[in-house]
Amino acid sequence: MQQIIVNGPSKLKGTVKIEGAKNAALPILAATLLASSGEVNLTNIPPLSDVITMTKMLRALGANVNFDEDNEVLTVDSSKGTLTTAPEDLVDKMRASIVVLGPLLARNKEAHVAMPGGCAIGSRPIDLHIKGLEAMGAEFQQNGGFIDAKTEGLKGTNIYLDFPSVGATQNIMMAAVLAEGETVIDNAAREPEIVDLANVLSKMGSDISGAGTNTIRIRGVKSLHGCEHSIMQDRIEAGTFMVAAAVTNGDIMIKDAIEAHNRPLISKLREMGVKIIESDEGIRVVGTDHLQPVDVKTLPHPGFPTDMQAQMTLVQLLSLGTTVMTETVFENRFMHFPEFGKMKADYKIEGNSVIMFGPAQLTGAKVSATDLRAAAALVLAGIVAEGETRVSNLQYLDRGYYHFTEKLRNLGANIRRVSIDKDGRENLVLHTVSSINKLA
Ligand SMILES: CC(=O)N[C@H]1[C@@H](OP(=O)(O)OP(=O)(O)OC[C@H]2O[C@@H](n3ccc(=O)[nH]c3=O)[C@H](O)[C@@H]2O)O[C@H](CO)[C@@H](O)[C@@H]1O
Ligand SMILES: C=C(OP(=O)(O)O)C(=O)O
Repeated sequence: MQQIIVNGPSKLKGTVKIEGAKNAALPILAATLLASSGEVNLTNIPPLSDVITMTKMLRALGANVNFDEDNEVLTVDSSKGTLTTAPEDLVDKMRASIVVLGPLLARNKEAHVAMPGGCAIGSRPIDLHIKGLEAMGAEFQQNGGFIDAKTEGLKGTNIYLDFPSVGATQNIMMAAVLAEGETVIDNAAREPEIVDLANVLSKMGSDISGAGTNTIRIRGVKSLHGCEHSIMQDRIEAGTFMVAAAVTNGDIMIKDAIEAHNRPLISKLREMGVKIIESDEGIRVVGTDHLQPVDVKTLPHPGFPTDMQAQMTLVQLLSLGTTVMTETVFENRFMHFPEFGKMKADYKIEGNSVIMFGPAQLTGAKVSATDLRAAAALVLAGIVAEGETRVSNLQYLDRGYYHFTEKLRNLGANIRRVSIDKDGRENLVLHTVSSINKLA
């Protein structure tokens, strides 16, 4: 078992470098299955456990995947064709693997993908993915734990999404690029990761416009080819370090952070009295010891991101008054609260809102991560809290944060990651993930 041990409180100061975005890398890796000639060469790939699961998925589907460690380039070659069945054990490990459905169907006219289960943060159905693909001429059957999809040929059409689902938008985009005629997705997701995917698909030869707005138009082409692309920076990792500065009254320069990707967070932090200074180097975040209370509601982009909700609730808890966080995207994303409670946070959950009575005087405790962003929020809470905090269930953290402990230690946190053997002895863990190739 591994744990992160933090002794707080400390003020974080210094510069931090952000990795490529998990949520851009995963659909872009799925998109590589669409190239029937050439290689897709990707840089700025984050070495995260989810990315490793996706590279395993690509290999299981017949793609040739290589990582050049010297130049940090991940190459995917699907030119020899792909298989059509996405293995259950990999889909089970990671919900995001559902985004191979669109590319497989477009490339092979059939796809068999294990039904992704719900996960801790919500039931996460895929009805919108299926409705969109059905409108394009795909037929679906549920067979045991698998969804079997086939088509005589996908045809472009007008699709209105009841909700701007990120995954459904991505699956429909990747199906539409090889479909006959034009597909128009209305009420499409507008997240920056959708734009990054559209950029890659365009470089591969697709005809796409409107990504980043709520109407995306795609004219199908006959075939796609390889390309080169650098994955966009992880706005959620950047946002997490902005919160790290805010909650520790610290001063952190987040190198190359993109203001336009984090506007809702920046605006809320400014309202709370945190200084945010943009420069050519990146975004500098300077905390305050008088955090003003603000209420926050999560929404699809360009609203406040649900993936920053757990971290933001820590800032709210530390503010000088009562605040409310309302979660509208996922139905079960307050699981970190009982853990904050162990650290003496005072709160009350009412439906999809949590009311927080600040300012919290957090004290160290043994806590357990319940999902990816909860894991990050609990580690940051440990840095703020008086005394020792131990965070377990780190497999969630490793899905989305690379070298989190090391980065926080470099900023001045008293933090270490240990592996605890059966006799209770602690051994320092220096690197969580070192190379995509070693683990793939
Ligand atoms: C790998 C990746 O990029 N993950 C992100 C992606 O997840 P993901 O693509 O799964 O998120 P969606 O936007 O699809 O889901 C948002 C909401 O819509 C619901 N829904 C979705 C599809 C569907 O067919 N039916 C349906 O009801 C979901 O249950 C959820 O309540 O966007 C989420 C919302 O910004 C982020 O939190 C995730 O980090
Ligand atoms: C919920 C998240 O990711 P996923 O959709 O991969 O579970 C996240 O990145 O916070």
